[in-house]
Amino acid sequence: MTNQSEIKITEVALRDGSHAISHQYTVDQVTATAKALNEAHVPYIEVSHGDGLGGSSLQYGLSKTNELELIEAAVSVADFSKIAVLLLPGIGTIEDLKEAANLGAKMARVATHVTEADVSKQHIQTARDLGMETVGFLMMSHMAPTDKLLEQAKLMESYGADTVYVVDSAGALLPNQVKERIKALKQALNINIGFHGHNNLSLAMGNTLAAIEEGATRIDGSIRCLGAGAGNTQTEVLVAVLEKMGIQTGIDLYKIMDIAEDIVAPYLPKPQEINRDSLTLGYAGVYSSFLLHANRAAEKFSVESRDILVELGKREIVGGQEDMIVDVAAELSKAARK
Ligand SMILES: CC[C@H](O)CC(=O)C(=O)O
Ligand SMILES: [Mn+2]
Repeated sequence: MTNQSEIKITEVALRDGSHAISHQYTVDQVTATAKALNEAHVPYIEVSHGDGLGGSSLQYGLSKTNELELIEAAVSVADFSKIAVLLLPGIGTIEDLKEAANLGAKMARVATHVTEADVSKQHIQTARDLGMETVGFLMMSHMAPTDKLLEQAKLMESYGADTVYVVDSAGALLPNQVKERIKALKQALNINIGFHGHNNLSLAMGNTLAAIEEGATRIDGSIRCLGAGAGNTQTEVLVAVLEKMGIQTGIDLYKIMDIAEDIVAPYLPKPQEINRDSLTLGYAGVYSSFLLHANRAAEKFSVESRDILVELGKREIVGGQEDMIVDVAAELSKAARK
């Protein structure tokens, strides 16, 4: 019997992990993973291109398999878990959202840069009209002070979001900064507060626990750390830690441990780790999804990925400006030849 859940986890490997595998998910991988996560009683499983619905493109990376096929496959094996989709207004459209809802997606997570919540209004309202649970996802939360973040979260609440997430896209936040942000949202909003971390500074678990301490009840994790950069808070580890703390997630610990080992690890191109480049993401405050783009640009222009990432951090380049990664690499290469 499943215990009463206190923290509801969204498993993001089938979306955030798409960045780490260059958007090469197959129907077989998604079906096997979603089926097992459903059996382990994971409440929400997010499935989409890494950059959300409509993300498959030269700019963001072409998907091997159309994400609608992946969503359909996940829905077909999930009679417990709800399938969630990510949507970044400007990349994904209302039509993409409708198609996902038609296929059986039950949760829409509408993501904007931390200062641009106003662009989520139409998408959050449409998701509600479609009968979906709605999440406002404030990305790159380290780039705004707490009062700005709160103002933006209030906008999402006013549009009808059921939950607002503090999203540490770069894995750059420190535990005290997470606490301050979650506390402010918890005090001022009447909806669920969530936290999505990245492990670039090895703080995803610490930050997640800090968020929970301040009242966050919706938490993202990626199994085997399969997310952008060094990955997210590792789901199976989080389930174990919360269980030891007496906090219920409703997820079967041994089943999720086995999925990580037997299903997900075999299709990882390489183990997820904090290496020089992923550490630089957190240190310089750069979008985790920029990692492989920077690696490719570094190779093409014979420059160091770290130098590209540090420069992107200085210029405060954000999601949607992926073309700047190549520009920066070219500039660094030119400067080195002078
Ligand atoms: C590019 C979208 C991004 O991967 C969303 C997300 O998970 C984050 O900002 O951390
Ligand atoms: Mn992420």
